[in-house]
Amino acid sequence: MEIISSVQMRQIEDACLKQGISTETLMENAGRAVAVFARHLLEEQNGCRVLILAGAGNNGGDGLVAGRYLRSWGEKVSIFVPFIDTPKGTTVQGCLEASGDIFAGLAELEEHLADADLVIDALLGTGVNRPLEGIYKEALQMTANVRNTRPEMQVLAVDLPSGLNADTGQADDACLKADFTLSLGIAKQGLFTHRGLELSGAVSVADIGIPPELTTDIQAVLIEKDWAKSVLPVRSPHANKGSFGRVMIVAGSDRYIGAAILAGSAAMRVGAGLVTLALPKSLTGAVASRIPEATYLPLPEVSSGTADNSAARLVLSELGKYDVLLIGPGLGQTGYSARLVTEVLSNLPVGLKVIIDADALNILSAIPDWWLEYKFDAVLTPHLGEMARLAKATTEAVQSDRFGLCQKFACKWGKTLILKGAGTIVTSPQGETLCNPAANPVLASAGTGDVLAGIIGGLLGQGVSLFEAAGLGVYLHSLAAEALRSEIGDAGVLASDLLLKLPVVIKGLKQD
Ligand SMILES: NC(=O)C1=CN([C@@H]2O[C@H](COP(=O)(O)OP(=O)(O)OC[C@H]3O[C@@H](n4cnc5c(N)ncnc54)[C@H](O)[C@@H]3O)[C@@H](O)[C@H]2O)[C@H](O)CC1
Ligand SMILES: [K+]
Repeated sequence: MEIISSVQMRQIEDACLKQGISTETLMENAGRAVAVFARHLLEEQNGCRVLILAGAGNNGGDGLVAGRYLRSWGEKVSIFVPFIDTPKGTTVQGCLEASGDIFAGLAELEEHLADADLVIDALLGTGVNRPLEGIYKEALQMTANVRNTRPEMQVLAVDLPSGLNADTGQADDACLKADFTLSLGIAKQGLFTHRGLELSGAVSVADIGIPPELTTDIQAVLIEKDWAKSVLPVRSPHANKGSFGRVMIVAGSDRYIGAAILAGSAAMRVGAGLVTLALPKSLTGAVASRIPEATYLPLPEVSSGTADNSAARLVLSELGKYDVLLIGPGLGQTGYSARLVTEVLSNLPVGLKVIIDADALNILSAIPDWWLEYKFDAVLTPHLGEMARLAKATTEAVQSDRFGLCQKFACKWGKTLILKGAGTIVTSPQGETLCNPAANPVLASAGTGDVLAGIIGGLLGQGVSLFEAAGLGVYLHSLAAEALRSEIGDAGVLASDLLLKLPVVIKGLKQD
């Protein structure tokens, strides 16, 4: 599914106008599609009472057109129109006249909410530009309160839940949670990240007659099963361990021994041929007892668990034999680990695929203009805090524009950037964007990032490109988490529980 920002949507609407497709035509198509969807929902629940909340802009216009159709099909339609005295365009005026039971007061709204089977939320769409207040806010809050007492009453959002920002997924406190969202023409990106995920319900897209040639420039898509299947590495029965890549993982320090275990195991669990763990030599025994299948590059130490300043040279002397380098999980941020990271990244063999994760990201963020020093493309895997440090922004600023910042910095840094969190976003240096429409509390625990980095390393080893490995890695990681959530619950799952689920979800994906 393609996803789009509100600015892009307006550009497409302008291009439609140039082709002679008017906004009124698009609105007519949109309203009809909403009505068809609504009638289907009513049939499913044997209901007939529809209450439409229609705002003053075009989103409200879509709602009014839907009302006209539903009424002509015999449904019982009532429409809350808080702008009733505002002059409107002819389509809207016509719909108002044809719509029957129209009212503007909150007292009547309360009465209609008492027996509505379906609420169509068409108060605000992509045009929301300020906090909700006054009658809009009260109407949405009243609807939400009634829905708490009448869970059988369903809410269908037109284009997006009113009060949700179409671009960022930020939401007003009064935003009405939908059971279904019918997004118009092309799905709006804010539905799939941040709060959009919890507020939008099941999202579908209505064809409103936008000519397909106007949508060819869209660079952002949701990560879906078919895409994931199409980029899964193919495994030949005649393969040997050399066929599936050699992955070097530079990870772990005295305080973070487990990171190397998690990342290394994850790379192997998605099918890497050979994994070598480069870690301070006093840690090798403990880690090897947990992953006997890996090979090891014990690094010389300055003290127990801290690699010394000659470690980078040793790593570099071996790296030529590898396809992939994952650097960062559990390294800590001492001067020694900073030297290890920077020296390795400054002297990489040509053609190596690189993932920079965790502490290596924090080390980079302390270097002014680091991306000018390390010009090669690599997968970067920041969570919110790491992204804020790298982008020199607050975590709130990052969260308030996840798509925008991910796209801006992937381009500026020339890197394949994964911005983790609810609705993880992946962007290539050229601006191609993937979004994983999932939020899972199972992944909000220590060590899950090490697993993701290892998965991506394992996929890169098997020949998947940086961008596709990043997107596929995010998807497999979230499928495994989803499987654990349904088996175990949303608390108490360990990052290491994800590991054995990885081959299972890959197998399931291939069989589907
Ligand atoms: N883009 C398309 O191809 C089509 C879009 N359709 C629908 O149109 C809306 C967007 O319409 P627009 O008129 O631009 O915006 P809204 O209806 O969301 O609202 C704008 C309206 O509301 C005022 N406003 C903004 N914020 C608030 C607030 N917090 N409280 C109260 N009022 C607010 C603002 O000043 C304007 O007056 C899109 O989502 C689709 O549903 C077409 O119908 C089909 C083609
Ligand atoms: K809406």
